Amino acid sequence: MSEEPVLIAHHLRRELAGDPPPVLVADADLAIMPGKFTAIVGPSGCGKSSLLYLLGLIDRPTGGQLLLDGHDLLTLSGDERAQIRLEHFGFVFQFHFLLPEFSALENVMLPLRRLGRLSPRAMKDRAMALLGEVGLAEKAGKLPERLSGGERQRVAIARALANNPRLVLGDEPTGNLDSVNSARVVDMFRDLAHNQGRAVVCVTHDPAIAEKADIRVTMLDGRVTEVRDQTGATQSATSAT
Ligand SMILES: Nc1ncnc2c1ncn2[C@@H]1O[C@H](COP(=O)(O)OP(=O)(O)OP(=O)(O)O)[C@@H](O)[C@H]1O
Repeated sequence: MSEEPVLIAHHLRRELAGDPPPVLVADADLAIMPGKFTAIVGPSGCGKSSLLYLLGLIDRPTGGQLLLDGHDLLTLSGDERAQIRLEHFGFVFQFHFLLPEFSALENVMLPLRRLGRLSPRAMKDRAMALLGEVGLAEKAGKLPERLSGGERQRVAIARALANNPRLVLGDEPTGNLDSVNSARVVDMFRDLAHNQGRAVVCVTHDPAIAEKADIRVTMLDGRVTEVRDQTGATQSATSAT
């Protein structure tokens, strides 16, 4: 498995307008590794989600660089960024954001339709296979309202994986789940990293997630204050303003 980072943040910064400008993320340096499960932790309001949205091209930084395979993503147009997001990133949020009028299967097929690389038959087969992987093949025809909270989140994970993304980003993905479903989702995320070689990054308040992560990124007041791997070794976390 490659040991090169898939995504590198270099002095990534997000300020809002103001005088002085409020700083949501202060010059974050991070290397996101394939095959690793990374947790971003820290107190409420410290900038975890803001950093994740920058890493996932959902928000635009006001400074710094973001490199995917060495290519700077911040010079790209909005359309190019959207295409990269669709191809390389899968997102799982605290709320599932499934479309209520579509079945589980149709929800998982949506990103496949948007990318438009497979035949209708192949899209359906892929979506069914993904629902099978998350243990929901028999619920493929059900609307989200007919599923439990844990099942909906598993459909959201299947949807996030539809286009076979190299990066899977989660923002409090277990925030609405009980402990059993939460543990199941954490195990899935670990599997995505360890057995499928994806780079998995999760913002979390949940100690069970943080404990199971290979790499723990700690933030405070918009800064990355520590990057610690499972062995306890710390990487440098420069975040000088
Ligand atoms: N668009 C915005 N406009 C103004 N303030 C914002 C905006 N986005 C985030 N903030 C503020 O920036 C800070 C960081 O927010 P962020 O959601 O990144 O923190 P967080 O660590 O993920 O918090 P939590 O754990 O509570 O979800 C917070 O004080 C938040 O209120």
